[in-house]
Amino acid sequence: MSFSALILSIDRPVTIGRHPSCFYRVRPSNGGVLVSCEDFSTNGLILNGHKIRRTSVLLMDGDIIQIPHSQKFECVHVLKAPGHKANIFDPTPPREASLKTKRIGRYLVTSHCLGSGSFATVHLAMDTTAYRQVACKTIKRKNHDKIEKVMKEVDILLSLDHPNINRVWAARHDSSFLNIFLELCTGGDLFSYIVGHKNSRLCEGETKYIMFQLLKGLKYLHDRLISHRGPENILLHTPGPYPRIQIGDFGLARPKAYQETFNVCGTVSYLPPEGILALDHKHLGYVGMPADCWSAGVIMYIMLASVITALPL
Ligand SMILES: Nc1ncnc2c1ncn2[C@@H]1O[C@H](COP(=O)(O)OP(=O)(O)OP(=O)(O)O)[C@@H](O)[C@H]1O
Repeated sequence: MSFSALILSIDRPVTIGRHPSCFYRVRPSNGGVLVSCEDFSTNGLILNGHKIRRTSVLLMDGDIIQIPHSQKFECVHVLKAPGHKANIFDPTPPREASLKTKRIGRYLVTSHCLGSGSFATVHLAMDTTAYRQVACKTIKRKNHDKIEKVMKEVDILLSLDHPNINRVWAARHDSSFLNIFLELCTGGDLFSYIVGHKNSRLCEGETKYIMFQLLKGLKYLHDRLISHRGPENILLHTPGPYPRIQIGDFGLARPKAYQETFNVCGTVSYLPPEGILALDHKHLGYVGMPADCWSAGVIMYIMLASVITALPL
């Protein structure tokens, strides 16, 4: 089998093949660029020797992708600065540094960082048994944390199964870190998606579609008496217009969500009035489930009115 050259400069989605596979450039929240490939074909694609079908994967430098019984491509990511390689006689820009990996049980965690937040760093990983890409969220353990309590909360998340909730596949811990293996979302986050649109806002149709999914995800949680308390953490399961969304980051989620809490958390811009009041008045509490619904309303406003005007940055 010979290698063919397919040079994609992905400024907009590119489709190849008769039963296509679609390549997208995704801008993750931590900057940089991800190349996402979604398979719509009847026969699937072969990624590094393993079949993928009707799914979306992230393509890393050095990955080998093959159309079954046909062409084979090596993915070469070049670091291209603006103006670089304007014509073919310019020097070839350098290749991306190759990935390092670390094995944690059945998972191979790569050095490719998908994003980070205040508590965690998320890396691309591979489940070597199910042969699927996953996201590995690594949280540094505190000195005197009660791992049994943390794992009890992780167990609740492990039992959740809904198309609009970011699935937790497994959790492993050692004396320094807690690693949570999550369903991989290949489309980046909702806010980068909104900002990528003209005037940083979405049309009513797309907003409705996303809100429907968000409310379905929240209803699923609330039916189990779990409040999320940060539903603005929304990931795109796959890239492209009218995306499937998933609620992610359950770090602040709380069981028994009908009870009042005095511990205010979450991003202030999304808090309901009673949550804001509770910030300054320690004796006042608020309830997680209605707070989630208020936050969902703020998200709808942001999608329609633009992130830039809706939130003081
Ligand atoms: N399942 C996933 N698939 C792909 N990328 C992900 C996934 N989960 C998280 N990320 C990326 O990692 C980033 C950080 O993850 P997350 O928000 O869960 O971390 P955190 O430290 O808990 O954040 P916060 O500061 O909001 O508490 C996200 O913004 C997103 O870009």
